[in-house]
Parts: sequence; C-alpha cells; structure tokens
Amino acid sequence: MPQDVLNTISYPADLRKIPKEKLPQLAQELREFIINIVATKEGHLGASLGVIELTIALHYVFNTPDDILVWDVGHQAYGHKILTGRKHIFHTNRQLNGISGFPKRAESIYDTFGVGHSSTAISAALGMAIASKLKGEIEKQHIAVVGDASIASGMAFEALNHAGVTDTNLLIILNDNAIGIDPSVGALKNYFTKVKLNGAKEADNIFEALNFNYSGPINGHNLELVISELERLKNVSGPKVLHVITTKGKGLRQAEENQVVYHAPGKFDALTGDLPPKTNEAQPPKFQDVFGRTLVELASENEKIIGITPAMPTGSSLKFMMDTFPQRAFDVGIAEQHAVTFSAGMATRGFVVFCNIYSTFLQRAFDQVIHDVCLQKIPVIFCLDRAGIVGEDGATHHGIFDLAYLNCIPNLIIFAPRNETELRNIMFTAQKGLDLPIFIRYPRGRGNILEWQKPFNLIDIGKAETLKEGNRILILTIGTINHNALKAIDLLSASEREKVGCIDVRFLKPLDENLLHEVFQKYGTIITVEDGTTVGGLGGSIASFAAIHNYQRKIEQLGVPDVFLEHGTVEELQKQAGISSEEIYKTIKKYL
Ligand SMILES: Cc1ncc(C[n+]2csc(CCOP(=O)(O)OP(=O)(O)O)c2C)c(N)n1
Ligand SMILES: CC(=O)[C@@H](O)[C@H](O)COP(=O)(O)O
Ligand SMILES: [Mg+2]
Repeated sequence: MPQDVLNTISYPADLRKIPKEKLPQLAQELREFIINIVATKEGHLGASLGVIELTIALHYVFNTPDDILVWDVGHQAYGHKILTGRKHIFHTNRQLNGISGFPKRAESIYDTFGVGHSSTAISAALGMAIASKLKGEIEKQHIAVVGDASIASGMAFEALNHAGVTDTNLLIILNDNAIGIDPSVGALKNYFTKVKLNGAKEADNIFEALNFNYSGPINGHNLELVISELERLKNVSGPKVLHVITTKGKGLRQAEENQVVYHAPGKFDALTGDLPPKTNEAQPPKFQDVFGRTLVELASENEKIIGITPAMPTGSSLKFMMDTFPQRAFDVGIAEQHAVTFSAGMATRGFVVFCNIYSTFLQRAFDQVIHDVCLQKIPVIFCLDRAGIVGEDGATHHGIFDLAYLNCIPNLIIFAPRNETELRNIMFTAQKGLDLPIFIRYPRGRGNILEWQKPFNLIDIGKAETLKEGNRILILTIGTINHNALKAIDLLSASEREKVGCIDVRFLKPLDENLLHEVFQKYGTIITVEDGTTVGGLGGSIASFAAIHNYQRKIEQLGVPDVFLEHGTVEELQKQAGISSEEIYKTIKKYL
C-alpha cells in the first residue's frame, strides 16, 4: 500500500495539518510501516500496533513537544518515533549506532523521558507537571501513557498517591489491553475487568477515590472518539485518568491471536504475519529452558520448592513450573521489590524458593535484597536471567551491573555457571539447602551443550575450576564468557598456548582464595574477563585481592568499562567491550 498520508508527515506539526477524515488511513499506513520494518529488523511489535490510534490522537490534539508526552516502558513508542522525525531512520531501530528501541532523551526532544523499565511514567510526568507549575507554565499539558500491567507496579501506585493530592495538569492514559508480556495478573487486573464489564460507578472507582477525574473506558481504536475525549480533557484542570481499551497487536491477525509471542516475535513474514518454520536441526537449549525444566525436575522430588517471577513467566521459562505445579508457582506481576520480599517471607517458613528475576530488573529491588534477604541470611535462591550483555534492548536492559551491585553486600553467594550443566548442578545444590542466599546469574539465549539433561552433581560452594594450566599468563573468567576466553586461547600458536592458563572462578563470592594465592605465585600476568562492569565486579575483586595480599602482578581487567553500553548484537557489543574471543586474543598477545 502506498504511504500517501504518512509520506506527508515528518513531524507532529505536519500531522496536525491532516484533515481528521484522513487519520484512519494514516493509522493503516503507520501499522504497515511498522510491520514491514519489524518483520525483518525485529523488535517489539504488539504493543506499538495496539496504540497506533492513541499515538496519532495524542500528537494530533496536544502540541507536542511543548506539551509533554511520557511513554511508560517505551516498547509501544514506535509510532511515536516515526511521527516525530525518525521515519527515515526507523529501519536502524535497535541496531548498532541506530536509534534506540525505547524513547531516549538524547535522541529527540519528543522523547521527554528515557525509558525501558516499566512504571516510571506517572512519576516522571508528575515531576514535570509540578516543575511547569513552579515555572509559571500553566498552559502546558503533561500526559503519561501507562499500560495495565505497568500501572500495577509499586512505583506507579506511589506516583498515583502523590498525584492525587496535586492540582497539576496531568493526564494519565491507562492503556488497558489486559496483558503485559504475559496475561496481566492480580486484583487490579480483576478490577479493570469488572470496570470494562459493568462500567465504573463513582463510589467504587479506584481513581476517583484517589482524587482523579476519571473517564472511560473508551475504545482506543476509535480515532474520532479518542480525539474528542482528549480535546475535552485538555480543558479539564487537575489530575485526570482516561481509561482506554485497546487490543495488543491490533491489525495483524497473528499478533492479535498470539499476543505473547508477538510481543517481540523476531523475524516474520510481513505479508502473512507468519513466523518462519521451526528448524528440525538439534540446537543447544536456551539457558531459560534449562532453568525452567530443571526446576520442574527438582520440584517433582522436593515438594518444598516454589517458583516466583515478577511478570516474566514466558521469558524466564518459569511457565513450565506454573503449568506443572500451579499451586507452587507465582507470577506476581511487575513487582520486583515485592517478588524479593515475598520470596524471603516464604523462605522463612521453610520453603525452598527460586525467585527468577532479570538481572536488570533486580536493580529495582536492591534494598529488598539487602534488608529483607541478606541482612537476615534468608536462603532464597535467586536466578538472575539476562545477565551480561543482552543485545538489542540496549542500555536499559543489559545485565551488566549485577556482579558489582551484589558484590558489595555481605552474607550472600554469587555464582555464574559456565554452561548448562553447571546451571543444573547449582540449582540442584542450592535446593539441598544453603546457609545463605545465592544469586545465580546466566545470560539470555542458548548455551553450547546438546546433551544437557545429565544426572545431577553437587557443586562445592566457593570452588573455582582450573580449565587449563599455563606458566606466564592467567585468564580468570566468570560465567559463560569463559567460552570466549577458551576460544581466544585456541587462536594462539601451540607454543604460545602453553604459556596461558585459564581458571573459571565460578563464585565471585566466596572467592576461592586458596587457589588465587597459588596462582598469584605462579603467573606474572593476570587477565580477568567478565561480561559485566569491571568496576566492582570480578576485575575489581581480583585487583583488590592482589592489593590486600601485596602481589605485584600485572592485572588487566576486561569487561564493560565505566560507561552505559548501548544497543547492538551481543557479538558487536562484546567486541566493543573487548571481550569477544578476537579481542581477548589481542590482549593475550600483548603480554606474550
Ligand atoms: C521494571 C520492569 N519489569 C519488567 C519489565 C519487562 N516488561 C516489559 S513490557 C512488560 C509488560 C508491560 O505491560 P503493559 O504495561 O500492560 O504494556 P503493554 O505491553 O500491554 O502495552 C514487561 C513486564 C520491564 N520493562 N520493567
Ligand atoms: C520491553 C521489555 O522490557 C521486554 O519486552 C524485554 O525487551 C524483554 O526482553 P527479552 O526479549 O530478553 O525477554
Ligand atoms: Mg497491557
């Protein structure tokens, strides 16, 4: 279909010149534009397709960027990006040096707040609204668009509680499609369902009770209706909520029917919407599936085992446990802080709790890890998924800080499996009973071992593993990045290779100090390799071990330097950080 209307728009000012009757056509063209590009370049799909009409209406009615529009999470902002000056570069979405998959302040003045993690929009927009008031900008409008799953998170509730006692020009658009990545959960979801079925009586309207002017629910795909509601609300002062009902994936049949998969489907056929056929070739498993299947295996034997996820059952594969043992598995919604303390509570009553959280999202629950878990030595088993560099989601999502932010906390064990077998074995070991909480970190995606479902073996807590002896240079690694180090050693000539040793430290805490003393006496150069920030991570720990024990050795720390790593493929970003096998090889050569 030709992009007749879309072609006339570079910025919202162009959009506002389009007659209203043409807007449905624009919606159709915008959907096709997004589908065509995401089909080949990949990225988030369903959420953006669901808010096409809303996006057009918001930029049509409000005077963006003077009026301030804040997207929550930002995975639904592709239409917004395309209508705000980035149509011509949208094909670079999420690629190295391309535009970010999320709104980003450095990218555009229309991106008023950087996002990626959920539930921040109401706080940010309220901050902006109060700032506008203090600056005397009383005409300015502030709009936060937040999803039904994200509004259930603690931060969003905190912001509602504050906003309700202000008289700010704040409009919250609740984009209710009854799903997050997986179906929404909890009492609030049930309440939204009731409102949709029965309407919202003032007496029991949760938003009215918090002092918001509430309207809706309205059909978010009816452009005329959405525009007229926004026009009306523009002239209503004080905090307001507009409840909009949309369909995630709207306009692409498969995306509407299979909303979980089409949240971020990977490549697909833009014309038919079909996913590529599954390959029959045997592949090593995803670490996520090793986690999910092993948990079920262990839970079949150990009835005390519980599984917990904050809103990522599919991504983490906790869904296997939810399907097999629904009474012992909990999706608590986007509530990382609650997930941690809820896990701690269950563990105090003798349950063996596996709490699976993406490394980047555990950042939300730092205090809960310290105050509710480690300080009390509660032996929760944390499985930190998406540890290390995650790739195209970029700076907001890399799991590169966990080693550093956990390393400074007393009373915990930090372990990173080098492969699938080690992940299984540490899960087996942990559920036998540990005195301390353990944090097991592993990356997004596949491992290397086809035959991974071997009998379990216990892992010795605090024991590193020597993988190769050498005599001059020692490579110390943690986790799956070990693979790159071994490949780098393989690139050396036979005589060079003899000089290089390699140890997988496995545990950042407790460090295997006995082995470290041995090797510091043997090797002149130590190279540490980790897929996280070296500041406070393995590199930091080894440097401080050397300093404390007065070892005068050359120590080179490879890992993510003290910067926010942007988006790109994992391979590209590993190269950038100096931890691809070729880069590690170059570093080794420097010392040979
Ligand atoms: C703090 C945090 N936890 C988890 C996620 C992962 N996540 C991204 S989108 C999403 C679902 C959001 O659902 P909703 O707000 O309803 O928006 P929709 O996708 O339906 O548009 C989740 C759980 C995240 N981005 N941030
Ligand atoms: C927007 C968001 O936070 C999620 O959709 C995230 O992109 C999921 O990442 P995975 O694809 O690694 O599960
Ligand atoms: Mg939703």
